[in-house]
Amino acid sequence: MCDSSHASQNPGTKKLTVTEAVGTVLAHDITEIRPGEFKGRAFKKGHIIRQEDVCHLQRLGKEHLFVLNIADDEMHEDDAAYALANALMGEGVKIKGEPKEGKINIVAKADGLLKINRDALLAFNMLGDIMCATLHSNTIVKKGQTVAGTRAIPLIVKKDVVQAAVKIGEQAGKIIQVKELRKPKVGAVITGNEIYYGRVKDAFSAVITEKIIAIGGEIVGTYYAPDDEAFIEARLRELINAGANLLITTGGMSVDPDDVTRFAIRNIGVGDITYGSAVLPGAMFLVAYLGDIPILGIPACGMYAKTTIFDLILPRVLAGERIGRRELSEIGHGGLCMKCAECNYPVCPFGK
Ligand SMILES: Nc1nc2c(c(=O)[nH]1)N[C@H]1C(S)=C(S)[C@@H](COP(=O)(O)OP(=O)(O)OC[C@H]3O[C@@H](n4cnc5c(N)ncnc54)[C@H](O)[C@@H]3O)O[C@H]1N2
Ligand code: MOO
Repeated sequence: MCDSSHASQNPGTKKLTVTEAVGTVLAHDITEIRPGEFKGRAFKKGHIIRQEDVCHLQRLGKEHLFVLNIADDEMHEDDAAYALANALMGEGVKIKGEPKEGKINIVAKADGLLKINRDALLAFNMLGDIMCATLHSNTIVKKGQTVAGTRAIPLIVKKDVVQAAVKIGEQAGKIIQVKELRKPKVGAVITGNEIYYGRVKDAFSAVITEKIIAIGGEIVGTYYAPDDEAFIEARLRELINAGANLLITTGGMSVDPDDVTRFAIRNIGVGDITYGSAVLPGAMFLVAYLGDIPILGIPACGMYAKTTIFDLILPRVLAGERIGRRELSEIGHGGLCMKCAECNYPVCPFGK
């Protein structure tokens, strides 16, 4: 029998040669990789080693195996994986399957917006001996999509590390959530003298309609307006009366004397109004709230650029987040679009 001096590297286990291990219980999953063909679990934790397994194990490069020897203050990686996942999960996510090779996946229960408490995730990972990797916060995810994976790093982990992770999750009010997006009833006002008087054909309303339909909403009305504060304000009020619970304006957001859209929005009596975002395209974006009704003022970049601040903020608004100066500033880091020839958003760093 081999000695047990490995204990400092893998506490809670005992090392045997593969032939000595016949009849004992395997302490962890064993992975097999055949390039281009297979990557997965060849032997499952808990498997009782048989004589006929010896050659297969040796083909996987195993001369020795660990069998379990867990102390009272320790946990096996699979038990840790469940505890860690439960510490991380808030609303809208669930565990998928059982731990494989010590790792467990967390998936979205339904379509929605992924929210990660990044400070809490950092504190969790700073504990060492455990880890969690997630998709970026504010990514739109589909039902069943994997949003995070978590595991203990060693095969046997100290219970107090796992308990500290559970505490971080509790204090943070959970770390990973998928929020449902409400289906908005949108009222749109397309501004610009050139559009209203027919000098230029409108290209904005089609963009807005497509993006709202794609996210599950509907357009309750679209008005055209010249660059006239009172006219724009009156159309916004009519759209609210028609049942709109999200208002969108387009154009008239920059520095010309005719750019009056934001004054019309101000005049309607909004409580919160934030003009300007740390995103390109989208610096001249505006978010305001009339009670609970969000108003998004989209500058003309929202018409010609495939992906803009509008795409970053719309899902967050629909997830019930209140958007203000902080939210429009935080996205400055990563807020510069790379303008790729083929846009693959959201699979890109924009807004992350
Ligand atoms: N000197 C500066 N110029 C610009 C600034 C600036 O800060 N200083 N900001 C730039 C930014 S950023 C943006 S974005 C654009 C546009 O902002 P606006 O929202 O004010 O856009 P408009 O002036 O209304 O229109 C610009 C352009 O787009 C055409 N347009 C607008 N709406 C429609 C529509 N529905 N269909 C078709 N075409 C539309 C409009 O005719 C103009 O050609 O300003 C930068 N400039
Ligand atoms: O609001 Mo402008 O991009 O910065 O398009």
